[in-house]
Amino acid sequence: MSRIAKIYTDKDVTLDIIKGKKIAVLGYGSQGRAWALNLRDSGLNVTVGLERQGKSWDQATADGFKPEKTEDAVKKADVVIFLVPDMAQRLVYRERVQPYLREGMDLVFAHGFNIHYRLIEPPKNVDVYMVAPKGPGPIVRDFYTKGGGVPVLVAVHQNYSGKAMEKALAIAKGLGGTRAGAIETTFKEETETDLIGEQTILVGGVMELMKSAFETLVEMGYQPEVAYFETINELKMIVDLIYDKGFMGMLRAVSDTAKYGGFTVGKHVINEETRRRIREAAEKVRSGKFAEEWIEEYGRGSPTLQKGMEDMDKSMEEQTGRRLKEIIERGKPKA
Ligand SMILES: NC(=O)C1=CN([C@@H]2O[C@H](COP(=O)(O)OP(=O)(O)OC[C@H]3O[C@@H](n4cnc5c(N)ncnc54)[C@H](O)[C@@H]3O)[C@@H](O)[C@H]2O)C=CC1
Ligand SMILES: CC(=O)[C@](C)(O)C(=O)O
Ligand SMILES: [Mg+2]
Ligand SMILES: [Mg+2]
Repeated sequence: MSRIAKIYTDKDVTLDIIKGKKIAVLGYGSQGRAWALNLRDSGLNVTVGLERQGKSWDQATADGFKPEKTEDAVKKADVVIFLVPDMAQRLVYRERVQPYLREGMDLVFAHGFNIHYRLIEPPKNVDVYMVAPKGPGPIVRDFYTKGGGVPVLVAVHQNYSGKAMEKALAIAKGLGGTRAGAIETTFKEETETDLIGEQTILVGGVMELMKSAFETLVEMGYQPEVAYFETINELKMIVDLIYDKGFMGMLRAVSDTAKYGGFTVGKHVINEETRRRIREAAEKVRSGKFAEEWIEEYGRGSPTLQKGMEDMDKSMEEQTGRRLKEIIERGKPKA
């Protein structure tokens, strides 16, 4: 089933194809800020397009951009990059982009949701491609300024010019992505794997696992501070070891007691039932049912999302974390 992925690095890619073009970054949030700054620092011609004055507008101005109204940025642009929230992209496209589309323009996405689930259906005479960073926006910026880059996925949905992949790779390079590597994929594969990943592990899985362990320890009468360091704070160190040296590197760094307990108890806690549920979540993404549900939730003003944010803000783990912030900050390696 599996095939070897095509991976591009800096030496395979030139910025030339995108150098003279006017790039409009729509949105200045998590990814928008990182993209606008990295692309500008890579010598590309970037304007920021926003709906209205406000926090993003002020931030972009503070970073040395002259933000424009979305449609003004789009009218002048050769390349339009969608970095507003997934659920906002359809309306921004319909009202601020579609009316000003010209033959040969490029529509660029950081996640395939709107194209894959057909919320946006561009005309045939534009290029549609994706550069999807495999990391949060602030990290995309941080790695770039320190000479590195977050790996990216690249994909082409529509290749009117015949050069869409070259342009996707050029943007990937401007972002710093090809300093690590750009993996070729499809909109379908990126969209589905990204959603499955964030739900089952990166955001959903990790958060619930940490909360379950933390709350259990506290229920059993252990001090919240001790529980916090054990079940939340230390996870970063374990994950950093896996990130740097793989599972074997992590295992070599922990005690034999931890290895034995980990091998035996891990499989007991995360069991066949958990795998079955990961599969169930993945199938729900693949069938489009999750997308349908999320669009419906958004249509009702995202009450579940908002409640999740409020509950987490008030949670004991979050309050304990805030109480320990000073200690954690003091302990961080300097420089
Ligand atoms: N957050 C991340 O690290 C990652 C995000 N992506 C993708 O990047 C894209 C942007 O996501 P984020 O950076 O998380 O977005 P965000 O939520 O940080 O975007 C906020 C920006 O969009 C503007 N905005 C908010 N609501 C709007 C609306 N209704 N209409 C117009 N503009 C609006 C805000 O003013 C702000 O400038 C999405 O496609 C997302 O899936 C991909 C990889 C990682
Ligand atoms: C940061 C990232 O890659 C996510 C989790 O997929 C997202 O923010 O959508
Ligand atoms: Mg992702
Ligand atoms: Mg995502």
